[in-house]
Amino acid sequence: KVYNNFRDLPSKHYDFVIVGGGTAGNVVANRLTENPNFSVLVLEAGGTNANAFEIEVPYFSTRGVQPQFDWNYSTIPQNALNDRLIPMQRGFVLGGSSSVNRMFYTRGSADDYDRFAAVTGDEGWSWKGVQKYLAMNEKFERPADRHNISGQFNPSVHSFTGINAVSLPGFAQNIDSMVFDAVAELGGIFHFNEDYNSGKPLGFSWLQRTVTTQGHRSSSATSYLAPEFIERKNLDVVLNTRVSRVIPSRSNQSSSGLAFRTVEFVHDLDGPRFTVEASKEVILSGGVFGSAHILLNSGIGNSTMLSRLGISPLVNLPSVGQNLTDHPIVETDWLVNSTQTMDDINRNTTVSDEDEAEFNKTGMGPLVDSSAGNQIAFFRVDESLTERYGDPSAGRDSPHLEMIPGNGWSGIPPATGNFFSLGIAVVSPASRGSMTINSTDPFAPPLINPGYFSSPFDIAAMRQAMRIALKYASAPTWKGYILSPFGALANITAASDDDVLDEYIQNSTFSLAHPVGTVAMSAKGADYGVVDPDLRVKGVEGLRVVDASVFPFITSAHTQAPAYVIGERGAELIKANYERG
Ligand SMILES: Cc1cc2nc3c(=O)[nH]c(=O)nc-3n(C[C@H](O)[C@H](O)[C@H](O)COP(=O)(O)OP(=O)(O)OC[C@H]3O[C@@H](n4cnc5c(N)ncnc54)[C@H](O)[C@@H]3O)c2cc1C
Repeated sequence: KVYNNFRDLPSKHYDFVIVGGGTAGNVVANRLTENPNFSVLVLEAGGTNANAFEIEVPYFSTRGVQPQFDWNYSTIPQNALNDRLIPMQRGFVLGGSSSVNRMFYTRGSADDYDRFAAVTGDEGWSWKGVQKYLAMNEKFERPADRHNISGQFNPSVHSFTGINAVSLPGFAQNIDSMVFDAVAELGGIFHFNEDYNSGKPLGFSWLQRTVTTQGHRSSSATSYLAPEFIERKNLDVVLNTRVSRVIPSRSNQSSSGLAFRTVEFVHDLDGPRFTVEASKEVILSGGVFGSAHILLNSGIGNSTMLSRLGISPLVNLPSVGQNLTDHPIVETDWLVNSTQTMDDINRNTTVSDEDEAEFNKTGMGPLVDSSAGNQIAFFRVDESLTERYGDPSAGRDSPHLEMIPGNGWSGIPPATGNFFSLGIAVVSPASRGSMTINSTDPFAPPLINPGYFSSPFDIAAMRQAMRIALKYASAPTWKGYILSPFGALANITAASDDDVLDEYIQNSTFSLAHPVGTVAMSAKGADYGVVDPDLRVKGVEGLRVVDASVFPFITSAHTQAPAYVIGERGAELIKANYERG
């Protein structure tokens, strides 16, 4: 059941306590409670004013419900290029970021997972090894408009029997055919790829999203905590529960002599602190910032830094908070000769009300998908760049760059004009950021530095992405449709100097919202990293981390599908440990 207050729980004895009912946390909750002998408590910080059962609208829709973000985390980051603050949004609601994201379903490349396996020494994280977990997660469904999808994906690489709905675009955009015509005209790196989720993502494909045939968001809350699961007698979720720390007890098994099975939390930041103990394990699934924050608050991190701050260092794991990796994205926009774009939906309430009425009546229309684009493209940079700077990608089939065509401005458009947009991102960055804390108050916001472009490869790659976008927009098919580049883009051509491109990049970079890696996995016995390949925190007992913070490298694609993989395999590893008897 879902409770609003810990005091209301009939029993306070649980085998497992999961911190964070987000993307990966709810997978673990679901899978562990398949075993009726295991009892599970989920403590979720968000969900007081909205929960995922209400937020089933696409993020960029205008159907009235706004996603909630933990704005505590949005104020800190500093761009390495200049001083702009870049919001780092995370979901702060049951379902976590899967309840607020743009629903892109991208697994990444086979190389990404093979690199996970190589650095952790665990074949279970390889592309071959994770097929099982991708299949347990995915439930491929027909798109909302029930159009013929043959040739738009490769059914042999998909699962139709999992829990989390995935579908192709359910609303045709009038630029759909032009997007692929331009690809055919240009050739070379512009080529069609039937299915970017096959492990080989390079090229232009139809976009897949975590959306149902009914046009509803499939989040980890609507799927893994659907009524048939949340009604299990051995599963309780308490909302509005902010965890501050995990508290140690003596252990003879662990190298530090410590076990962490007690969780401290509050309902009100100024209110009393409660504790609950897991008889088997505590699982941190608070996400890339939440989990690292709780570890640091608990004295698990860089001992020198923690001592300096006045927090008793208990376990010296200097990698906590390091290795933060995200995808920087830049938007490019063109004015177009059409009124059939998504712009009016995002700025004109009469239009959005009509679309909402259509959705409510038919389950169809422009509101079934989360964004104005129905395609996605991945590229590698020129070899001259990898020769000069080294290759930060996971392998030769892995992209460095992503491009997202949109039939309209991405987000809230200017008051007038109709647009075509290309979002371009560096998806195999070499740069690393970090997060840390500077207060003994466990609820003070952490300090986050995404470190964008701190490596020269990344800025060179982003320049190349801009030149690719400009070339793509100049394909013959766009003649008469694209009228002119918009805003500062008007001063730029593919032949522009690097300085000119850099200025545009500096002024328009933002986060694609994929931060990962602050609690990275490494091989057993490695002298870096925070968790072992079985996701146990190194050197202690009773504590695992299961969420996107454990990625040792960022995947070369949006991060929710890989976060689901972490959840599915994490749950299986935990179950196997206790079901062996
Ligand atoms: C705006 C946005 C758009 C995105 N778009 C896409 C996309 O289109 N496609 C894609 O693949 N990926 C996308 N992502 C990224 C993807 O959704 C995330 O990488 C993934 O969902 C992370 O899963 P997680 O389990 O690690 O963390 P989350 O799903 O964020 O879960 C963490 C949970 O822990 C809770 N929590 C945090 N701290 C505490 C605490 N102290 N105590 C208790 N609970 C706590 C949070 O409230 C949250 O519910 C997007 C993310 C955002 C924010």
